[in-house]
Amino acid sequence: MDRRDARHDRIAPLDPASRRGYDFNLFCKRNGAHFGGKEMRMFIGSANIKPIEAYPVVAIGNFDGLHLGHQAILAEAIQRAQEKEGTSVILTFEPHPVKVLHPERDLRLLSTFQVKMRQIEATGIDVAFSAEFNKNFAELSPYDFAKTYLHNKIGAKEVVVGRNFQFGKDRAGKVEDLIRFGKELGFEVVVKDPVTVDGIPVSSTKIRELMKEGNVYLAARMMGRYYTMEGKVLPGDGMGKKLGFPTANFRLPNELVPKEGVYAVRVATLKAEGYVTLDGIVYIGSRPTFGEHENRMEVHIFDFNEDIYGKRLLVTFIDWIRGDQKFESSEALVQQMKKDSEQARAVLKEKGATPG
Ligand SMILES: Cc1cc2nc3c(=O)[nH]c(=O)nc-3n(C[C@H](O)[C@H](O)[C@H](O)COP(=O)(O)O)c2cc1C
Ligand SMILES: Nc1ncnc2c1ncn2[C@@H]1O[C@H](COP(=O)(O)OP(=O)(O)OP(=O)(O)O)[C@@H](O)[C@H]1O
Repeated sequence: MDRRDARHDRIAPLDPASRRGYDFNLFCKRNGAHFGGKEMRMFIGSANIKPIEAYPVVAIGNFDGLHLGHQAILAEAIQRAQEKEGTSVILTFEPHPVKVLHPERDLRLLSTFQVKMRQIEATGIDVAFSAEFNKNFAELSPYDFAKTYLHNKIGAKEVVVGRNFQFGKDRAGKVEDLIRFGKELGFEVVVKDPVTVDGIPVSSTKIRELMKEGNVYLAARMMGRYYTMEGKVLPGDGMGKKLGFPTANFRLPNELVPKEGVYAVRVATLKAEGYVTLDGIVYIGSRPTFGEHENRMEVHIFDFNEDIYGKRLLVTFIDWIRGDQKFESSEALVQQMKKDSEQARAVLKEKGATPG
């Protein structure tokens, strides 16, 4: 029997149908985004956080976007657990603390909870605990968080965090405090230096800002994978076809949507022969040239002429082309779309399957 299954119940397996979102996520750097043979055990809710017997090495955080900094923390936890024949564990929070403490900020995350868990699973982590983040949880002092969650509930032997890690009420706890509590409670604290890209410290907040500025490429370099959005193709007004640029239209999701504008993209779709990836261009905006509309996303796939209404597509954002504009005429818009397409083809030729 698998030694892990002998020790733990798998009380919250993910619905296999929900895997679709993650299977689609083709471009994860760490291990190619293919599921390994082994499944992560996931426990949702604070009441389901239980002691791990075999030397738990715990990484803590929100892990939104599972960027290179997070990946370094998880890799360290996995390596340390393996050295001790132990268990690599993540402790995350749901909903995201900002959604509970500052709902007025209307935080848009880089992924759904399901996709985040699939990304974490793909790194090879053994166990994921998700604590319910509510106002009571937010009131825990740094010491009480460490004692209750890390020591009493999980029985942590090592805790891996970044140097900027903050925890407990008002994020008052710092790494030095965690080290002190660890000495008392019996766990070692491993502190990782910040991962940077072009000298900029990588963080979920920074990546979300870059996406809002349209800088999807730098955001991708910080995540180690391109940003993706998945959706079902809806009917449009049929005008795209008349303009010579047929587009697949999507409703915008609750997660983060990159800045309005035009992007070079790769589009994955499931065909009888498996997933195929096609080159294309995306427009996100309100189509000001044609009056007032809600924002939506439209994808034009190059050299492609199939009926894909109702199909699910995964759109992978490679790079920025230009911002949303209002044109004087549809002819002027078409001229610009031709230029956009040339530029996008050139970008896609140059940029590979993983952001370099
Ligand atoms: C590459 C590309 C760039 C676009 N850029 C703009 C733009 O800057 N301004 C705008 O009003 N509409 C823009 N559009 C949207 C078109 O107006 C839209 O595709 C057209 O209205 C067809 O809509 P339909 O799919 O509902 O038929 C763009 C579309 C594409 C494919
Ligand atoms: N660039 C980084 N290098 C190393 N560790 C990091 C980096 N960014 C975050 N971490 C660590 O990863 C863990 C999870 O952090 P968390 O999800 O809160 O990350 P974050 O990216 O800093 O998020 P936010 O920007 O929302 O504060 C923490 O231990 C944190 O210190």
